[in-house]
Amino acid sequence: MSDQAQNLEALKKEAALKAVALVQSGQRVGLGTGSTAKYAIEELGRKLRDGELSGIVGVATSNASADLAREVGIPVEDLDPRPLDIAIDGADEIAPNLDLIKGLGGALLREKLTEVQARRLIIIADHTKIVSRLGEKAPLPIEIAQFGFLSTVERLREFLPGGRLRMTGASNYVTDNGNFIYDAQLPADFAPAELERRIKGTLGVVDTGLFLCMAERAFVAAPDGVQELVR
Ligand SMILES: O=C[C@H](O)[C@H](O)[C@H](O)COP(=O)(O)O
Repeated sequence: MSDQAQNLEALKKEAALKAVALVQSGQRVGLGTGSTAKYAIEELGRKLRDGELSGIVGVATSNASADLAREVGIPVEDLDPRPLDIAIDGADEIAPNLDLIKGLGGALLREKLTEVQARRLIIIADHTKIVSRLGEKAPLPIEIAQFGFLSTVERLREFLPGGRLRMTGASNYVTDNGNFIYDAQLPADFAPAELERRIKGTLGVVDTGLFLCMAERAFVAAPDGVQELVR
């Protein structure tokens, strides 16, 4: 790993530790997905093992996070209608008002289903995820049903041209829910809530990686320290 990549990993971990410091014993915790959320899950496991926390239950946003949580000793339960006390997750882009793009790791649907039930959604990231407007650096992942996916992609391309179906090698990428993902290029100027409505109203779409008005705060780590951003 290059020095630069190593530094970025250290920053992600720093942000994760700040977020995990907010978790209290007995809480039901939404466990995010991705390379930053991984540090939070590991730290929660460490705190349980070292007796700094007890009675934590994790609700995982992907099979990978569920596996990791069990590995580090966090009891994992399925999502049910009860609220979660807190959820901790990474993001692909963070706008100034803490609206987010998520889902480059493919977990957007389970993340949204879980995090919408969290009393507090805490985002952890390194400074490269900060943008002045959503879509500046990352595509917007849109989860779509496999059945009729080419027709769904065509419907999406009518107002979001230039995107592409996500691939893993020569095959379509398949989410934990058995769906495909269309990575859309966002226009330079758009109203996020309106776009979200339009995409969700497109036949064949399951959900989008736009997480609007959901995050309470973000810990964003940069070389000169961790910044806490509050919505
Ligand atoms: O589907 C993946 C999730 O939305 C991740 O939280 C997001 O992609 C950020 O992942 P990472 O921390 O690896 O950059």
